[in-house]
Amino acid sequence: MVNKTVPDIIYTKVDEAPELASASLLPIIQRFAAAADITVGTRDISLAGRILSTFPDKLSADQRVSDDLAELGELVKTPEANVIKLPNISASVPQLLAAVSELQAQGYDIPDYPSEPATDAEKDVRARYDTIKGSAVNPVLREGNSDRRAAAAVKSFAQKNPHRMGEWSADSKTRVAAMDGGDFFSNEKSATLADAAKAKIVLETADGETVLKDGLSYPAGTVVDATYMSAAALDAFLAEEIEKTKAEGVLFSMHLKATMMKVSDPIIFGHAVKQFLAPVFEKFGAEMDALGVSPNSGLGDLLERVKGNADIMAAIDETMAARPPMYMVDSDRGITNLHVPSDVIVDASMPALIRAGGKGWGPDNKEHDAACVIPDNSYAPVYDEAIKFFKANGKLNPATAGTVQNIGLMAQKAEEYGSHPTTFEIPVNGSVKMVLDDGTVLHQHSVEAGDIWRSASARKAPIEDWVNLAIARQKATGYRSIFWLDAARAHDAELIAMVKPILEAQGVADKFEIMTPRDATRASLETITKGENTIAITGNVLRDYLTDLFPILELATSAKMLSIVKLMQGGGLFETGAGGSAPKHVQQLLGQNHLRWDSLGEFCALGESFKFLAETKDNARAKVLGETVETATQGILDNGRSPSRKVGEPDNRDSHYWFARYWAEALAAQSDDAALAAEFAPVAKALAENEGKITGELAEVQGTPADIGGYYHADPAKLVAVMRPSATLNGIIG
Ligand SMILES: NC(=O)C1=CN([C@@H]2O[C@H](COP(=O)(O)OP(=O)(O)OC[C@H]3O[C@@H](n4cnc5c(N)ncnc54)[C@H](OP(=O)(O)O)[C@@H]3O)[C@@H](O)[C@H]2O)C=CC1
Ligand SMILES: O=C(O)CCC(=O)C(=O)O
Ligand SMILES: [Mg+2]
Repeated sequence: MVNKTVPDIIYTKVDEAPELASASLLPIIQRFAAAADITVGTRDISLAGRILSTFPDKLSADQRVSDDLAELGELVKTPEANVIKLPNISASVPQLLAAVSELQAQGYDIPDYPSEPATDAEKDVRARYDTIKGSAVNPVLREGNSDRRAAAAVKSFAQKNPHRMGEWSADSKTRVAAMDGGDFFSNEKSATLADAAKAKIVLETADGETVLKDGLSYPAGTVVDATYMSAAALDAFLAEEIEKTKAEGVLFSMHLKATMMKVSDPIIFGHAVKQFLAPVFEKFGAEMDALGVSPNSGLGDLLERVKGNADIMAAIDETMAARPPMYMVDSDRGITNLHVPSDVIVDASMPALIRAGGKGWGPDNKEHDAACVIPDNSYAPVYDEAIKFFKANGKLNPATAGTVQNIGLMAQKAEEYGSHPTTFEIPVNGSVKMVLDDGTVLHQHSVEAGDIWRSASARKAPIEDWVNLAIARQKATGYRSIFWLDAARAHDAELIAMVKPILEAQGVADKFEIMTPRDATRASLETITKGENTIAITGNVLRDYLTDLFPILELATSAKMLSIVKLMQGGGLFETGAGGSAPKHVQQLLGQNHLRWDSLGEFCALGESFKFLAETKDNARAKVLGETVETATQGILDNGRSPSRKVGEPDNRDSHYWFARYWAEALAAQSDDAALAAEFAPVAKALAENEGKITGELAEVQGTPADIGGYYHADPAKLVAVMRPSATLNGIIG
């Protein structure tokens, strides 16, 4: 493949709603940047792009695509990196299957996904697909720690225009259920390696030793954990919670992260499907097996496979009728919580439920209290405490609430989010050992068949960088700064032992508190309720969870977050927002040609990316572009130009028109660069003079279905036609 020259700024090509938005926004960005001789190019990290780049041997020369993720993975390890990263799909198996069949229908001769690979060839195909599955992009690009917060303008807009919040009542029956033993939290062991080491993971059984993983290698100072979730304890817990929920008369809901935790959480999800339908599995287990049912793929896939068998269908109906009502993903279409493993993702689902006053949607299309099952107890206390806080104190008031910012340990696949290659569903009873090359047994657990064992690690350099980033942000803001670490948890105790000496050496220990996640949740909610601000300094999972939880309460959405990853080798990665790819938004576009995706996250990231370019490359024109992007973003907020959720009202495309107009006006008005001012004065004028015509052309297309020629792999020409429907605007942008 030709080696493309690296543009000044890379804008990632992704999937679903953000990719639809890019079709409209990116041409504007490229046009404005070109005026300052700055190149903005794309690299494809979409699910479809990643599938195609994985099977070059199956494609014709003109179908082949380059492996852009691999290229970006190298780039982020250099000081040259300046990447704007939009959210991409972290595919569950059902999503992967759908993308594969769409590509096959488009004429790409890629292989089927082998669900039960038998031959060597099938195993090879499966191994290749497994690299694409789940969260396969973020861990590759995130070679730095995370700094996520609402920009000052965004926070002040939310305070001036508070969104609706559901009411909390003191007698709400909504609660969080987590295991009180046998889970990852309670079985965790952790150690910090004094010296660099190689390691292997073995399973010892009565029949001998099986190597689960070899060739692991850790630098000195790495914190290495091992833990497991007992399948028997999980099943007992789930069975009990299903009964308890039934007795309480609330919705049964299950909140996991089957995307990011792509090995462990689909298995846990499968246990829930099996427990919920336990009588059906007891009676028809063999038949369902023969029909290819895999509980890990969810109820949706299961129903599809058994729908021809009336006996099984009757047993399912009978069981479901005896179960508690389920929390619904889409009650109109009958999609339950257990249909697809990736439909309910804890970081977004729990905050949405909490924002709604502890309510979820039931099968009757009405809101109800819910039992929120989050099996592992490592982070469930955050939601439990938040719910208790709101029951006692009532809903948060976004008009007066302060903010919770986040500094997250993320670099180099830190902690649980890097544990997929070292996570195993144990096949037979035995003992799992993590053995170092000098023979030391670092960790050991007795396990039973079905238990989920995993090892996670965090390296020293990222940990130090994270603490230093926290020190810098505390210094810059003066905010109450809390490390969310639990001294009683094995992993956190190791981190605390590294954090404290750094704080002491820098003479700032008195500026920081260290609290358990539960206590920190309460302290943070108390702080923001008073209108004050705080910084949550957390590990990787809480980084993810909290940067949805607090933004959704404070700003209504995490899409508006500023998300900066200061890469450890000096580059910059600017993530847009903190939320996902909003599949519901695509459905609305396809049905009504209205895109409610808010690109505020992209605007914020773009401003930061230009400013970073200005600093690292001493590029004065990039500075002008960065500052004027900020003015334009402010203009969007001040004048209420964000997209509406309803068809017939201004949408994402209208907001891009306004962004271009405010940006051009700001460029025309500034005096740092006369050439840019002269170039954009007529653009600003044309955009203003044609306002009615452009907004009319944009409005005209709404209300009827839109065809983009594919869900995962749209037809570029059709996509452009849908997302750039104003000939007048296109003419001015050029
Ligand atoms: N960094 C990344 O790459 C991330 C990727 N993901 C991936 O995204 C997919 C969907 O995840 P999911 O958990 O449903 O989360 P989403 O954030 O996509 O959706 C949750 C809800 O948030 C609202 N929302 C999110 N972004 C915007 C936006 N820009 N403008 C307006 N509203 C917004 C929407 O609410 P409403 O419908 O009410 O308008 C949406 O339905 C998954 O494949 C997941 O793996 C998830 C998180 C981060
Ligand atoms: O990579 C993923 O799967 C999701 C990432 C995410 O949710 C986040 O970073 O906030
Ligand atoms: Mg998240």
